[in-house]
Amino acid sequence: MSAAVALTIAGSDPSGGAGVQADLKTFAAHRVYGCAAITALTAQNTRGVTAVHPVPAAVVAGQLETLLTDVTVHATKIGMLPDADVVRAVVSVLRSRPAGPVVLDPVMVATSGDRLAGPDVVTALRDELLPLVDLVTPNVPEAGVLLGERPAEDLAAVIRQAQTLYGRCGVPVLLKGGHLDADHHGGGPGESADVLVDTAGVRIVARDRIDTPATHGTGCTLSSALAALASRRPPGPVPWAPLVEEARSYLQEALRRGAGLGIGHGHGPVGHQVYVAAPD
Ligand SMILES: Nc1ncnc2c1ncn2[C@@H]1O[C@H](COP(=O)(O)OP(=O)(O)OP(=O)(O)O)[C@@H](O)[C@H]1O
Ligand SMILES: Cc1ncc(COP(=O)(O)O)c(N)n1
Repeated sequence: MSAAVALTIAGSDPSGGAGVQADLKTFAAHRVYGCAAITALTAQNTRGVTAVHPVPAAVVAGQLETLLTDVTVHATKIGMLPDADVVRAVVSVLRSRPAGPVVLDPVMVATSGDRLAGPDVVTALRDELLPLVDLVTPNVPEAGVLLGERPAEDLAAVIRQAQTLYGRCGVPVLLKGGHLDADHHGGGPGESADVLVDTAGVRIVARDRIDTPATHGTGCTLSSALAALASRRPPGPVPWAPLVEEARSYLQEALRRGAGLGIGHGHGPVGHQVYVAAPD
């Protein structure tokens, strides 16, 4: 039997906390073989992003075509897509080549507040890419942008927006609540609550909020953990709820570990090297 293979289609973060670097470390921690197609080079550290250089769309398509004509990929995570041409290149490859269940993290703005995608990305991502994926994982501001609404301010609004987005696109939605104010997010005292909406209904997945500035790349890490776990499953529809529980438990340990790593002087990375049990 061959190894489980997960693919990330994402940007490079030289500081290693987010993007392709975080995704490959997360795949390895889940004992999954990782492949990567790069969509953008960024210059960034734990304090911010100083430059974004999109990879030409034809080069993104070329990376994916060459990979997928040879390697069988069991699940895919999509992260930073810097412009609409790159979104369309990914759409065109996904329409013609199987890449397993696809988790889309609609990255728009870094933790530091710097923009990672142009305004043209939103329409292409929402109208062309979203219908092709198996799970979308916006944070609170990204869900607001995708819906054309103000960002949610409490858990009730997060639930409503997750249901609205699911109703509009028909794709399972995991709306991440990490940006909600810990004091009045409504998920329980001191919790960080995410909301999953799919055919099974609404499920709140909460964990204790860890008091740490080291949160750079939490969204990347969660979505790549989900792709890694999906790649280890038999073919067929993915029941997302147990995978979200498992991915959040992994992220929780990575957040705990990151708090002590002391990397950089801004929002440090999580500690990805928390090895999960090998599959049976
Ligand atoms: N301090 C924390 N303690 C525990 N979990 C957290 C904390 N901060 C964020 N999370 C969790 O991390 C995941 C990512 O959440 P968030 O809403 O911050 O997404 P994001 O903005 O895409 O992440 P990023 O920081 O990479 O931009 C979610 O599961 C969220 O609940
Ligand atoms: C290449 C790349 N992809 C994604 C993010 C988002 O991660 P964060 O919001 O934690 O900075 C990032 N900073 N860089």
